[in-house]
Amino acid sequence: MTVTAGGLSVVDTVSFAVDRGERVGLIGESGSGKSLTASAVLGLLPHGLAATGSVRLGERELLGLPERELSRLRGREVAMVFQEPMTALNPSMRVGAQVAEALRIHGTGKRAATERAADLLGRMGLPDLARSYPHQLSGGQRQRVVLAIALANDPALLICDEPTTALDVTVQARILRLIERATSERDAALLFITHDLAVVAGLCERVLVMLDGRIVEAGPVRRVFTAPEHEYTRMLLAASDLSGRAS
Ligand SMILES: Nc1ncnc2c1ncn2[C@@H]1O[C@H](COP(=O)(O)OP(=O)(O)OP(=O)(O)O)[C@@H](O)[C@H]1O
Repeated sequence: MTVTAGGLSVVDTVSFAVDRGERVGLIGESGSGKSLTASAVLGLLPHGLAATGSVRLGERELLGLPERELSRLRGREVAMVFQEPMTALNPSMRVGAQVAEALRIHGTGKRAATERAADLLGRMGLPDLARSYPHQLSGGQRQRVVLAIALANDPALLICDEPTTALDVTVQARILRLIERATSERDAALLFITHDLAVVAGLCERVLVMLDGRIVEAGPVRRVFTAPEHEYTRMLLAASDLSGRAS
């Protein structure tokens, strides 16, 4: 897949697959094209950018699907969690109702949606907060609500774009454990975008390294982090907390 802006490639001939049950990290410096790659998968590119090539979910080609069909897939078969939970939540709606709404949009009846929303929030460690509004919650609690919404319809693919960057390390660790458990319970594929190599080391089996819109290295996390082949990966490792362990 390639993403162009005004005729120039900002993501250039990127090719990768994420299998069911597999957790793949996408790393690279700011501006390397990680977020645009994720947005292109979901058909959510900003105005003025276009994706060409192919994005397949199972057997289905997603590039070129009409918006109506894409919005049916989003949240049901592919779900995304972004860095800032407040932008994903409705500030004037109770969080339980927001989780229930994610289910109702995709056809779950009202009573079942309410029950399932309570169950999902319970699994996220938020059993008593269904009637809260987003502003009454901490950042970590909000991100867990967003995760409950993303997981509500048991998506086959979960894409997380820096979901824990704004959170302190303890809260981050808790959310990463929830993501790990939720995706493995569902046998879902995970594409996890981050600039934090330690997070990838703890969560992912495979890693893709992006530089200037291209994937310059890909492979099992253990191999890439202990015997990097590309100069840029070596540089990322040297600049990370992992450098001591990887050398
Ligand atoms: N709307 C846009 N129009 C034109 N170019 C864009 C647009 N959005 C992003 N770009 C360019 O595409 C490149 C990749 O951006 P992208 O946001 O995917 O990077 P990233 O690796 O996710 O960075 P970050 O970690 O900061 O989110 C950047 O060079 C950016 O300048």
